[in-house]
Formats: sequence, C-alpha cells, structure tokens
Amino acid sequence: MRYGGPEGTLAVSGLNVKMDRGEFVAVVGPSGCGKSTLMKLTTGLQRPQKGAVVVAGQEVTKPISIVGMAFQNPIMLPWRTTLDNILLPLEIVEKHRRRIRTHRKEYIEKAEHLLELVGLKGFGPKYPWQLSGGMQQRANLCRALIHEPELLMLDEPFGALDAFTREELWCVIRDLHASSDVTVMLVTHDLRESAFLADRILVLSARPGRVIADHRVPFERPRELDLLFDNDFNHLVQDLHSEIARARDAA
Ligand SMILES: Nc1ncnc2c1ncn2[C@@H]1O[C@H](COP(=O)(O)OP(=O)(O)OP(=O)(O)O)[C@@H](O)[C@H]1O
Repeated sequence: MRYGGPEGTLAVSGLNVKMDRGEFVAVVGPSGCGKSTLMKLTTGLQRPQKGAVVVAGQEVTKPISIVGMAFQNPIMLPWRTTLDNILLPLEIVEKHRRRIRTHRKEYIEKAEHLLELVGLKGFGPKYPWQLSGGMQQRANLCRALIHEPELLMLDEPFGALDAFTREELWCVIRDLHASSDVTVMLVTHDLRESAFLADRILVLSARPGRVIADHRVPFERPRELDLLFDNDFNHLVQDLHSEIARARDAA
C-alpha cells in the first residue's frame, strides 16, 4: 500500500495478517510502520494497490459496515448529547437507518445498557463537553459498539488517558470481548496493554510494515490487573520491546 502515487510513501509491503473470528489481536511496532494503514485497509477506508483484504469471507472493496471503530481522539459532536452521539452510527449505516426510525426506543435502551457497561450510567443526557477525557473515551467505545459490530477496530483508544483510567478501560474492553464473540484488532504503542488484552500480538517491522513476529499470549483468561506484576508478563513485554527496538535500528 503506497500513499500519494507511484513516487509516494510505501506504508506497508508484504503484509500478511490472518485473524480468526472472535480473536483479539494487538498490533505493535515502531512509529510510522503502517499500523493505522493496516486498520484502514482492513475496514476498506483505503484500498491496496496490490493484494487483497477479506473480512468475513468477503473481499473488501469499500468501507465495511460490520465494523466499529474507536480512535485516540474521540470526535463527539458538541451539539448532540452523549446518547445522541452514541446513536450516530445508526443514522449513517443504511441497514440501521431505516430501523432506527421505527425502533428508536429499543436503540436508546441498547445505548443506555452500553453506557452502564462502561460505567457511565445516567450520563446519556449530558453533552460531551460535560464529560472528562476518560468519560468521553468510554462513550466513544459505546458508539463503536452500538450497531453490534462483528469486528471492533481500536487505534490507540486509550493513548491520551492517565494510567489508572487506562487500566480501568482495559478491564471494560476485556469484559466486552469476553461477553460477546466480537473480533478485535487493537493498534497500540503500549506493550503492557497489548499483553494484557490480546490473544495474539503482531509486531510490525519499520516502514514499509510487515509482520516480523507473531506472539501467542499465554496468560489464562479472565485476566486481572495483578498480571501486570507477573514475571512472565514482564518478560513478554521486554521481548516485545527488544523486537521493536531492533526493527527500528534495522530501518
Ligand atoms: N494519507 C496519507 N498520505 C501520505 N502518507 C501517509 C498517509 N497516511 C499515512 N502516511 C504515511 O504512511 C506511513 C505509515 O503511516 P501509519 O499512520 O499507517 O503508521 P503508524 O504505524 O500508525 O504510525 P504511528 O505509530 O506514528 O501512529 C507513515 O510514513 C505516514 O507518514
């Protein structure tokens, strides 16, 4: 995948990724190695010049609707309440647009249930600017999940948060994944986050990105936060760190 024509930036090349349904895969790698590009290719926001992307058995040729996405900086519309921001994807995705007119109450209940799951019970009528950064990230997760996506794409969703809030949200994601069969791809710079949450961790090379290591995370589920102090956990994090440092040096 090259941006900007034949002389442009080759972002990823020879990138081969396979994920099983229900799997939680984290993607880590040096800065600028093409992690977000992998996200965009998977969701159909970009099309590769060579190769193909297949999601749920279908070749991806345009943006797909079975996906929910959450990015580092949640863009909430300030004139809509938190609840109405969460309902926004339903007004965009064709299949739901028709239903929401006739089944609005049902969707509001679903949004309120999601708000409760992420610890924001009763915050639906508040405007986004009345919420803290961490609360906005939680609401952002609800918005990514409202249309019950089969695939959840998380691109540095907790990057801007303090350590404690981030760890709390890791547990929210862990529980959401455990209670559904959603497939999750998480792009992150936080190696502890990847090791705590994922079933597999893919390490990408420096740009153009390709997979240089594929780690199966051995820790049993459900995982608790005290895993962060476990020796094996920290060894895995150190191995990931060394691999990324070597990939950067080799660039
Ligand atoms: N729309 C674009 N036009 C031109 N170049 C782009 C575009 N998007 C990304 N790139 C380039 O492609 C390369 C890969 O970018 P990408 O955002 O996928 O990397 P990343 O691994 O997510 O980066 P980071 O770790 O900094 O978040 C970078 O060199 C970037 O400058």
